[in-house]
Amino acid sequence: MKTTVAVAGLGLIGGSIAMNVKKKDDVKVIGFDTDLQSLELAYRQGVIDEKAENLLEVVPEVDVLFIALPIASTIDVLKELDGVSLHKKLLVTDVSSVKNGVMKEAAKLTNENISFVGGHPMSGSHKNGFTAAKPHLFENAIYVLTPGSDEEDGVEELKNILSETKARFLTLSTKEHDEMTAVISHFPHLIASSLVHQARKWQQTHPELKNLAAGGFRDITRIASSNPPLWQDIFFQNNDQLIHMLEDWIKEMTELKTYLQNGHEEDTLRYLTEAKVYRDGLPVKEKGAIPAFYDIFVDIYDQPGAIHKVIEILATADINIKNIEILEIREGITGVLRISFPTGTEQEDSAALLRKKNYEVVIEQ
Ligand SMILES: NC(=O)c1ccc[n+]([C@@H]2O[C@H](COP(=O)([O-])OP(=O)(O)OC[C@H]3O[C@@H](n4cnc5c(N)ncnc54)[C@H](O)[C@@H]3O)[C@@H](O)[C@H]2O)c1
Ligand SMILES: O=C(O)C(=O)C[C@]1(C(=O)O)C=C[C@@H](O)C=C1
Repeated sequence: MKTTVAVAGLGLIGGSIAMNVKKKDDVKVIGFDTDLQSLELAYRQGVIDEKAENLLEVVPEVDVLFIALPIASTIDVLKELDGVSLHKKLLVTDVSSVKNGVMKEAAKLTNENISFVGGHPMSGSHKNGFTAAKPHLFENAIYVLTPGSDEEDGVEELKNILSETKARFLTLSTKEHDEMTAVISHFPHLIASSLVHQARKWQQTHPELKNLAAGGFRDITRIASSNPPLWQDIFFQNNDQLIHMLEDWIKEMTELKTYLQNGHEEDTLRYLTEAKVYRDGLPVKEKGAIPAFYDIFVDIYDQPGAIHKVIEILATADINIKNIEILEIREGITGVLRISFPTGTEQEDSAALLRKKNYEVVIEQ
């Protein structure tokens, strides 16, 4: 018998989930989104089998419901679901970046046919909407599950329905999840936005500033380009943790300020060294803090066809490229191509091939 899966919210995360669920045999996917363009696009691309006009009307025929909406809307849907008359079991899950408010609402569910397992794939993008969705978004990424009590069956069912994502599941308590994501996701976002604000202010007195913003500034502030309403929602859902972290951060910055004011060079070196050691020790070959690809860096000249030549060499050797990024290309000056491969063998073979053709290549270790 077919399993019927509904996905509410066909944006970056919901769209990517639907693409993976659709790959499974014997699954029917129903999509719901208030943005009718996204709904239509998902249907035309065959990512969903049916379009729902009203989520609550289709829920009685659904076995598994993914709520991939902004967190506040996820909580609203949970409230509404409780009152729906169901004649079979319904497994409900979400993808919210903060779990506290959602899990509190889920604990209030009285509908005996509903079981709830919280979920949060630790992979995303600064882009949003269905057009940013991609099937390999969760490959090798951690997918956190925060089940309520007695939800072992729900956890297994969810892992099975998500098997095509190739994500790595990790069960955490709500508190553990919200504390850790505050540290490695929410607070860094706050800092990235504040750095951009600082640059924006200095731009008024230094009009050339934006032209100086090179790799470092771009790397550390990429996430500040994410969808602001999504992050407003995340900040207020994880409000207590963020305030706590901000207080700690201010204390630490005050200490750093005294190092600089009082010429504490050794303390400053220790501070920087300890950060480097920890950062260098973060997992690199799995999706997580740092993307899971095997990268090479190739020097190129800013001339028409320069990128094409490099790609052609690799394509002729039938080498599979995962991603290409142009770093720091400025008019008339050497730029760098970052090319990512799915395996270390392809990384090494590509470097050897390009070096034979006299390209300067650095292999990222
Ligand atoms: N963006 C990320 O990197 C990321 C990563 C992991 C988890 N999440 C979580 O995923 C959830 C969705 O984020 P996203 O990045 O996919 O956002 P998104 O904006 O790409 O997608 C949200 C979708 O929901 C639709 N929508 C909004 N309100 C609706 C409503 N009331 N009813 C029906 N449809 C509605 C929108 O039209 C949109 O298509 C959020 O809870 C977020 O915390 C995001
Ligand atoms: O890669 C990005 O752009 C992200 O911000 C993804 C990211 C993160 O790593 O902080 C953002 C929010 C999510 O809840 C999970 C993942």
